[in-house]
Amino acid sequence: MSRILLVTAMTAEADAVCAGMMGPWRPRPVTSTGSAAAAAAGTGTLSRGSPPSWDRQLLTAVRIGPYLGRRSGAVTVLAAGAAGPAAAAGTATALATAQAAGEPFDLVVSFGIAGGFAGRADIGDLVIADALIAADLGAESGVDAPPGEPGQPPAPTASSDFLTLEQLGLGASTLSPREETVQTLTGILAGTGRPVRTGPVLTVSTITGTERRAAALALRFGPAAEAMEGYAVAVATAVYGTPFAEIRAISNAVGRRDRASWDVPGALAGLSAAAAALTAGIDTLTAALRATGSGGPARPAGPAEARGPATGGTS
Ligand SMILES: O=C(O)c1cccc(C(=O)CC[C@H]2O[C@@H](n3cnc4c(=O)[nH]cnc43)[C@H](O)[C@@H]2O)c1
Repeated sequence: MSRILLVTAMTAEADAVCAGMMGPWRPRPVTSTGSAAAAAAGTGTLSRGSPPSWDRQLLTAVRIGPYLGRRSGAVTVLAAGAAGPAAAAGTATALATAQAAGEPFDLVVSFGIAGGFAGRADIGDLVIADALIAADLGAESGVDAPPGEPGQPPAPTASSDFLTLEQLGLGASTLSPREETVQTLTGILAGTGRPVRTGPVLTVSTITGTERRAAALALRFGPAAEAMEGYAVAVATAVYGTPFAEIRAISNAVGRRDRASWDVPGALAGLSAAAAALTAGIDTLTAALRATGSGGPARPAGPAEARGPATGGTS
């Protein structure tokens, strides 16, 4: 059996994912005679005391080192904490624990809510990353205004003011999941009935809060969404040569902080829907992972500027 690790940041995200994995579960209907036929037909009285083992959709609490995860069949859900450092620590711990137990993961998915870039992903959409980009790991290279002359900052351009990890010789700032994995997940998430977008997802340490910064990021990376964990999850996962992916449900637009327009509950419902689709499509996903095999290093992409604009189509 292939094993899948879903890494969320916040407990609310993990709860939403688990709710989706549980699906339309109800306590087992039983009759006084315990007739399986009656149970299958959904008739009879509801029993509160059904043993957990009867239905593989039930979740089991699992220890992942110092973390508590939840598992249903092939899928384990971890809430590792918000932002890159916590995500990397949690993912690395989960992978090491699973490896030591002789049950390594075959796919790790960074799973959570995110901001969507205008024209690329709207609130309520699901986004599958075709590139996981560390958008603010690098060096500033801008020129300060002369002392005493504050002036207007220049308009953002795609290449000014920032040097990437590649440009600094410090490594890859873009990690790309396998195309087959992205394709398979796109097909599976189509079952949610929600718009499913594909494109680069930025990982940032500081949530974007101005239209100016959003425009600069859009110019530089052509992103579909922004969150805080994906690249960190991929870095931890790549150490093990395990395939990775990132799935996001859009809760807000990237740009000016307009709390009134956020829809966190709607995005959490999107995570539930995505988790339900993943559970329903687990055999398809497992078969795809088997066909491509796990192992092998992550695929660092070239500089984002060299990449064409990412696709934004609905599947
Ligand atoms: O206070 C704010 O301006 C703000 C804006 C968006 C999200 C938050 C959060 O506290 C949640 C952070 C959490 O959710 C992911 N997330 C959701 N939207 C974004 C975003 O626009 N930019 C970056 N990350 C976002 C993120 O992965 C965190 O796990 C607060």
